[in-house]
Amino acid sequence: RPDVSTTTPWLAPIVWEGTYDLTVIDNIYKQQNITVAVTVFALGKYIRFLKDFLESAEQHFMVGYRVHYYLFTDRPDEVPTVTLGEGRQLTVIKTETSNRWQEISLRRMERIEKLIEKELIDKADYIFCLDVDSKFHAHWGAESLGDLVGVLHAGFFGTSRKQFTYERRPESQAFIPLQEGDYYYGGAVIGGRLDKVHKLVKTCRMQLDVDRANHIEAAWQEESHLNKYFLYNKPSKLLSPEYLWDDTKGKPSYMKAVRFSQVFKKYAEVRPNP
Ligand SMILES: CC(=O)N[C@H]1[C@@H](OP(=O)(O)OP(=O)(O)OC[C@H]2O[C@@H](n3ccc(=O)[nH]c3=O)[C@H](O)[C@@H]2O)O[C@H](CO)[C@H](O)[C@@H]1O
Ligand SMILES: [Mn+2]
Repeated sequence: RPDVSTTTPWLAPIVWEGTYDLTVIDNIYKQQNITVAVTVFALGKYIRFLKDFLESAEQHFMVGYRVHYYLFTDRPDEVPTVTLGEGRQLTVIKTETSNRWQEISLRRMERIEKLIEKELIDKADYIFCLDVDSKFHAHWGAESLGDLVGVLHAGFFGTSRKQFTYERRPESQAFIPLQEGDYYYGGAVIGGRLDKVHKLVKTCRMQLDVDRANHIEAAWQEESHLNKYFLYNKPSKLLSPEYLWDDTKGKPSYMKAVRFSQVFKKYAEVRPNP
């Protein structure tokens, strides 16, 4: 792929269509008999995104592998019935909601931290933490697996560092100075081996706690803390914007596939607060 960059300065692969051989990759991972955990949060009105999310995941996400979805919701009665493929299961975890969407989003870090500690050790090898207001449109498979995996935010891919919406106030634990930063990572996709993701969510949770005690909330909540974490703990693999597209954007020629994309939402309709 001469048209896009396929490695980071620290030589981690950036996954694009045409940069991997799925047969080779599947041969490696199929032998290892792995289980992939997926966390997804559907609190309040975001439950409406769940059906499409799950149905499309069943069609495209890690097909042929064992997948265990962990769904956090305050509305277990409204969880749609979706037929899951062989080797795939769903666990519903009743979770309190909040009257602030920012709080719902950032509290994911501590809930994933606890889930890994209490449930997942010995039960899963890899984990992906995904936004529910999104849909799979094409293959997302074992080429995405790695120790620590981040996704390039579609809105900032190819823009200069100056434009990244990192937290810029030194008072926040998520602070990144203007002359630092590699990429802008999306908060909607975090992945990797269980222990590596545990360290990530625990660190971000602790930084969020410090910010809370200091009465400061980072510009993009846990996404800001994630970007800070990835700056000093480089991901071993990056997923291109094919893995987190935004359908409201035009599709440039380098985008040969859209695998996972945010669905359009009317904020006032779905969020508990502006
Ligand atoms: C594409 C992308 O990178 N999105 C990130 C971005 O905005 P987004 O606009 O994508 O944030 P969002 O409103 O989708 O919230 C993130 C997630 O929190 C959950 N949720 C949120 C509100 C609610 O009422 N109920 C509920 O369940 C749900 O799983 C949702 O997918 O910034 C957020 C933090 O500010 C998160 O880091 C998102 O991952
Ligand atoms: Mn979202």
